[in-house]
Amino acid sequence: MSQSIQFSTPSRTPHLLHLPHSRFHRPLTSLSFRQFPLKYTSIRASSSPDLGSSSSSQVLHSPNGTGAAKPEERSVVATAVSTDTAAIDVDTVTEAELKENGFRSTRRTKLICTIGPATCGFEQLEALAEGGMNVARLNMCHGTREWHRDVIRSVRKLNEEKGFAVAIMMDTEGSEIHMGDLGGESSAKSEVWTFTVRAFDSSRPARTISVSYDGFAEDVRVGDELLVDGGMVRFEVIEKIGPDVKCLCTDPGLLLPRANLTFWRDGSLVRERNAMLPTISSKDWLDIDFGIAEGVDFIAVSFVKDIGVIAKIESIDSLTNLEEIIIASDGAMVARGDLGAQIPLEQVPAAQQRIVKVCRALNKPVIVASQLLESMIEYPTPTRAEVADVSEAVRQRSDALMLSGESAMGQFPDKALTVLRSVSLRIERWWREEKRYESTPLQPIGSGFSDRISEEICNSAAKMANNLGVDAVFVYTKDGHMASLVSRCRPDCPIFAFTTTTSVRRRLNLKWGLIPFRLSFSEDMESNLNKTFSLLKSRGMIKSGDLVIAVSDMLQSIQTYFYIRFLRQQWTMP
Ligand SMILES: Nc1ncnc2c1ncn2[C@@H]1O[C@H](COP(=O)(O)OP(=O)(O)OP(=O)(O)O)[C@@H](O)[C@H]1O
Ligand SMILES: CC(=O)C(=O)O
Ligand SMILES: [K+]
Ligand SMILES: [Mg+2]
Repeated sequence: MSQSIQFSTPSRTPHLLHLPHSRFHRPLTSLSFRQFPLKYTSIRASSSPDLGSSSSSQVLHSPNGTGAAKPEERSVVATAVSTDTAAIDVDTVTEAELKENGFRSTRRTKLICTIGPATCGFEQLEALAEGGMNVARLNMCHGTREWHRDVIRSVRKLNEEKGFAVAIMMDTEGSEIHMGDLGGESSAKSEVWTFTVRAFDSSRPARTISVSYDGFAEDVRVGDELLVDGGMVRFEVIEKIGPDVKCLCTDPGLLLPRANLTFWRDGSLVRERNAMLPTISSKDWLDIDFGIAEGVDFIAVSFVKDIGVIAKIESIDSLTNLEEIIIASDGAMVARGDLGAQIPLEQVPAAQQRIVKVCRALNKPVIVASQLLESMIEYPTPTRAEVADVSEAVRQRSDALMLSGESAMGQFPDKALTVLRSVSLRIERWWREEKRYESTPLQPIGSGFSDRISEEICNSAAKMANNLGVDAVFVYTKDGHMASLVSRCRPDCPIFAFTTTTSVRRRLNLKWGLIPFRLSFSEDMESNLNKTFSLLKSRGMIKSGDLVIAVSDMLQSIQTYFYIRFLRQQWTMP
């Protein structure tokens, strides 16, 4: 999370994550418990007498608050209180939720929507943002770059004009073997189709399917099973004639455009099949350049084998190198669609659980993706089994859940998002009510001493928050790392993450439990806290008597000086 996306040259060398403050020397550490019964008289004086009306009439975003990430913003560090001291940027939806239901009710699990023809219009995007979309995903397998550019710009506009902080994730196509676009044809049982590496322009012969991988006809053997889209349609190889492979349809069905193809022999995936394909294709590199130029927040690398930014775990090889891949990435996606085509389906749940655990241990955000609410592509209500699947991903404390076809091309994108939202909220609440805190200790992850101190402080802050039943943990963070460390502990209360840049604020949207705010602040924690309380209180987002623990990694002038404060606000409403 703390690493920015930096792709300049095609390189497949694994790079280790350098956490920004590991360069600092041994930090001074402060862990203090203090109570502030009636200290903040100035806050009381500055807050509005009429909480309700003042909060609704507040300006929700400053001109620079929620806009597109300009390159220079990426390195902005708060040094002193800047000119827009009165501004605090928070998602309009979160703000409404906080006001209505209080801290405890906020949703911890983040939601990602794949944008497609069903949701690419400005109003449709706005409806998704209103419905709780934290990240918009663009799948470069589909659509033109112009189409994607329009969506990116619409999301940026939405953020600027309506006060959202929706992050954008570009998902690369990757080097899978896929078929061409047959314009929605189906195969009937026992039909014979020709799979070929020959290219066709307009005159494709009947029952012919072009295949994207040149080595295909050589590698395949008579008797192999050929699965389209992980088994939605199934063929058996019956004859090879030069570049053409004749196949008999054994399970009939719809041949979706660019559906992925896998080959099975004696009950196992034929792994050599795509071993020769590069993880990042030349098209992917061009798409990545495009994504960087457009300022996307995340790049999800498909079919990762060794390196990634958001590494999509969907190849059988990635499971063998899981820890290494996750260490070298900024996050991971359990891409169950293709994963389920590469390993037996009954192994997918265990793989999911393992990936979620490893990500949590290594402090990388993890997304559970694909078919969460597949039936909602066509129907307005999910199956009970789908609800149970979503619940399980929430119960595993994954950072984010993702909609694919449900939001890209389904008939009920908003309803699907509502189901994710309400199931997440319910399961999270159930978890808290049952007090099912994980008792497993988190292993240390940082290599330097200051990293270890940050971790210990965050672990302690989360533990204190649970034991004392505090209302929120406040994290003041420059690059988001400290906030991610608190999130990793999955505390019982929400985490307010204050950061100075809009790009970090958007990226924090992917981490479990973080409510990202953009705020200018200084190295003086006392004044930061005063300012934050004043702003939040005047907006009606906190109230007298709320208990807050604050941690910070902002104080760089005295090395990395971490800070825990236990505040008790006992203001009376003026
Ligand atoms: N930008 C788009 N334009 C048109 N259709 C899209 C777009 N994005 C997604 N879709 C449709 O939604 C379906 C589900 O989306 P998803 O992102 O899961 O893609 P996929 O092709 O199934 O595979 P993968 O996620 O492995 O890349 C796609 O098969 C496609 O039909
Ligand atoms: C999301 C994705 O790529 C998959 O499930 O295959
Ligand atoms: K993809
Ligand atoms: Mg995939």
